[in-house]
Amino acid sequence: MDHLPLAIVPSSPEGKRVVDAYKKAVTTVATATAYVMLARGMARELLPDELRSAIRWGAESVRALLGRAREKGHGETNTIVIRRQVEFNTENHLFTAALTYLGSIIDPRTMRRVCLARSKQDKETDGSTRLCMEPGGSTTDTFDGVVFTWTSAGNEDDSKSGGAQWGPRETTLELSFFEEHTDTALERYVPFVMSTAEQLQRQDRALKIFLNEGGWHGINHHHPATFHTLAMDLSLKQAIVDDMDRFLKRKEYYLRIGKAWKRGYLLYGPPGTGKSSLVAAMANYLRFNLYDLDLSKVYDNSDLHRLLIDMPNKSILVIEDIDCCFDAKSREKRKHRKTPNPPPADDDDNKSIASDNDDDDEMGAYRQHNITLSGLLNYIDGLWSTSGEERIIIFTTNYKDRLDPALLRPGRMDMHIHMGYCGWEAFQTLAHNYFGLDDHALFPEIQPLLAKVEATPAEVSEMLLRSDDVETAMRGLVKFLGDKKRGIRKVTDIKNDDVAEKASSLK
Ligand SMILES: Nc1ncnc2c1ncn2[C@@H]1O[C@H](COP(=O)(O)OP(=O)(O)OP(=O)(O)O)[C@@H](O)[C@H]1O
Repeated sequence: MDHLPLAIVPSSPEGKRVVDAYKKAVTTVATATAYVMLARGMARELLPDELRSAIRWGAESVRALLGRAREKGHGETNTIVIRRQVEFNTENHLFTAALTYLGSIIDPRTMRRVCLARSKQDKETDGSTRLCMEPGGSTTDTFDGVVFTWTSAGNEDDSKSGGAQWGPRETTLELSFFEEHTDTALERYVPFVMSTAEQLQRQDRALKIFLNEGGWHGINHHHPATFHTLAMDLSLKQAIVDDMDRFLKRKEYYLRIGKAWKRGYLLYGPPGTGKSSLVAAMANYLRFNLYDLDLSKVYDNSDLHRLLIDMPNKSILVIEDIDCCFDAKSREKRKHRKTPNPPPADDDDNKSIASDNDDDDEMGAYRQHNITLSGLLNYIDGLWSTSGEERIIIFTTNYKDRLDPALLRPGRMDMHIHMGYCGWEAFQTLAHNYFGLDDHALFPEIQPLLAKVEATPAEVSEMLLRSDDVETAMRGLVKFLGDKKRGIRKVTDIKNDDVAEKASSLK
């Protein structure tokens, strides 16, 4: 008997065809239902509980999404058009930012046609290769669970407009999303695209170091030090990176608590422990330009203010060997000298910069270096801080104990970083960087020696650099550390060794 829910008796050939079609359809539905039942039964038998609940959760999410889409009337799409140029032929900054951002999310494996562009390496950029969309191309991006579609629209013919850096001149970008996500798009997604693009552009930008010679003069800064190459205590290294990351993210926080968005680091430790290398690593990490302030070339406080005010946002002010500039002993000496034009008052915060040469003509020295610590600190804490943002100040010193207490007061330098002698972790970084070594037969000898001997990372690096052969370098280092331990080795001996080696090779 046919499984018909109703007994239908066809009265004509046409009626029979309709009944046959109906029977077939019912059989298909019944077979599909049977398969679903069978699959459910098998799933119950074969799939573990977790997998079944994951599948159920996935199916429910899809159902919920579809339901929400129906409820909210998905289907109405809003589009923001971003043109390359705004009126009066000025470049649209948002367009450039969007192109940079898209370059980082385009996946060439999912697009039939993409365009590849390379910016010119020049004074401003290091030159990099970026992907961009051809006219008609589109890609999607998900932000906070919202799907945004980017489409490149416009004229493929670039020749009329004289070429462009990233794709055809007439191109416009379109950003589409469901209408209920308009607020997310404008208030959160577009700012996110802008800030990500800014970070990417910063990475592409050639770094500079500026020196004060009257005003600031910049040269390209290609110091190779990074947090990867820095040999130091690993937890301290991580703490510095975390601190900088937190600082970068805290614009709103600084605004809310009413503090200027700046951060101060005091780096201290013996010569050759990597203070300058750390400054370079910080600049490379943040992609901030360095402003290396030589106070001996600053005429007076107003000269200092001018230099500071000329520093842009996202920059690092460095004053090296700050103890030499405001050395307590030099101040004491000067206090007891008779000078026709004595330095300003002697409170902690009001000390003139020390002259490098005690025999300097006093008048000349004060004329040249009429800078006060208060001038520097007050300006950094006061006007300078509020006239810009996202700035870092770094002071370095070999002698923290010689620093003026005004510099060490809580709230002045946010983080005091001790760069110490080469410990075991620092050595492991050096051995890995120089030779790709993670272990060696001489490591068990080196570890206890480093714990007893005060060797700077600069000295250890120097020993590792001496030979391309790992065995020779490691044996040299063990000998060097052993000699140091027995007190028969000074830093200068390294240089003398070089001379001796050269002399014997000439014989
Ligand atoms: N912690 C370190 N990690 C890696 N290399 C280091 C480190 N410290 C020193 N070096 C090596 O020694 C050289 C000199 O170090 P650097 O100038 O950074 O030390 P410094 O503490 O700033 O010394 P100074 O106080 O004399 O200015 C660096 O170029 C680098 O090759």
